[in-house]
Amino acid sequence: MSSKRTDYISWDEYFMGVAILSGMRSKDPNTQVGACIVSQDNKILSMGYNGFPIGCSDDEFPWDREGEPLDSKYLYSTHSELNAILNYRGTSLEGAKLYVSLFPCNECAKAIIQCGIKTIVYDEDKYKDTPSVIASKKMLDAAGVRYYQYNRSNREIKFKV
Ligand SMILES: Nc1nc(=O)n([C@H]2C[C@H](O)[C@@H](COP(=O)(O)O)O2)cc1CO
Ligand SMILES: [Zn+2]
Repeated sequence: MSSKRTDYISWDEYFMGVAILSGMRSKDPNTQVGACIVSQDNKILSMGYNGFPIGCSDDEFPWDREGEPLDSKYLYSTHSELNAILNYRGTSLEGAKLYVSLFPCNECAKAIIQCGIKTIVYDEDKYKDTPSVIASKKMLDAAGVRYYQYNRSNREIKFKV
């Protein structure tokens, strides 16, 4: 009798993998972020990545990080977390978990709190010293949203498409 495979990926590897794969759709030349929202019983509810809103051409709007505000990306790009929330087609995200490849900013934290997401699993936290992320953590703490860093397994996940 054969026994079950033991080297299958964990839930966290699965959902962070989906988040990272989603981020690979981003056209941002500097930072690609992906997000995956999951129900309490581990069903994928939504996904998103950072990019410009529908109708705002990736080829016409600017991807620059510096320069005049109107000529750089920050006023236009929608963060992966917000896109994942907005892409959701169901009725409620109450109690859901968010997997995201970069810690959410203060603006996304507001949306995360307000839509009822209760847990965040993040990978990188490269902007942790910025006011945006400090404010984000302040609000998440006050609202009782739990967050923890993804424990990288160092497993190499390869697949052909
Ligand atoms: N949590 C986040 N989710 C995101 O989707 N983003 C997006 C916005 C920009 O498109 C890009 C950050 O660009 P840069 O400042 O690293 O060149 O990542 C940024 C953050 C950071 O808070
Ligand atoms: Zn954000």
